[in-house]
Amino acid sequence: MNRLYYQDIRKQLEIYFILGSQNAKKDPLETVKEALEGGITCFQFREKGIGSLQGAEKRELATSLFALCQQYHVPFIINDDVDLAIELDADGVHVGQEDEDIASVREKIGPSKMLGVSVHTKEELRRAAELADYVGIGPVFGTRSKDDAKEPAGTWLIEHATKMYPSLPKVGIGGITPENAVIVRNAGADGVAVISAIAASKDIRLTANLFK
Ligand SMILES: Cc1ncc(COP(=O)(O)OP(=O)(O)O)c(N)n1
Ligand SMILES: Cc1ncsc1CCOP(=O)(O)O
Ligand SMILES: [Mg+2]
Repeated sequence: MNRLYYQDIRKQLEIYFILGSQNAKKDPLETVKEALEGGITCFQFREKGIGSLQGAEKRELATSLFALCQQYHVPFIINDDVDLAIELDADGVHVGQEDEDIASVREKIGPSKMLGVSVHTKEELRRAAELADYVGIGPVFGTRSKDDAKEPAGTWLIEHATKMYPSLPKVGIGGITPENAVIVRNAGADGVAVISAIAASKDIRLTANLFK
């Protein structure tokens, strides 16, 4: 994607909500609708892990969530599943280091779709900076939302990325709440990526809004 758009991407990353049906405490569509009303600026469909939907059920939920995000003009990103992102013409894909190679993903989705990449080391960051539209850095704090999450790493790589790749959009992820989000933003992150603090909240609208 053309780097001229990076200013827009930065704004879109401010409150980046991630959800799959396995994380939702109630109807995922209602959960995401309330989060959109609360002001989330980006959404990632991450249908993954125990209890997650597969096949046609997964596609149907993705289709409904995409339509909902479009109503609020919020980008709809699909986690891991590049083929589904292409099939639905989603706004982008997020992949990690254990997923499909980023050069191959970029080739498949083309230059105009958003490509997000998870990074944990300086070398992963260096490579992602060549091809990604944004990077996800974490876990910053401890998380219970990802079975194979690495140890909490704090903000050192966000600070390094801010210094070495100032134009590369970046979000922190992992254990982020409205209370600690300021630590992540102060390290230089353009936004925060959040699952449980929003998904498990009793007042999703309010909690999403508190990240502002
Ligand atoms: C915004 C954002 N950052 C990081 C991740 C983690 O991606 P990955 O390491 O591929 O792990 P899974 O989410 O696929 O389990 C993310 N999804 N989003
Ligand atoms: C997908 C992912 N990648 C690194 S931590 C994480 C989970 C973040 O979820 P939570 O906001 O509930 O800690
Ligand atoms: Mg992944």
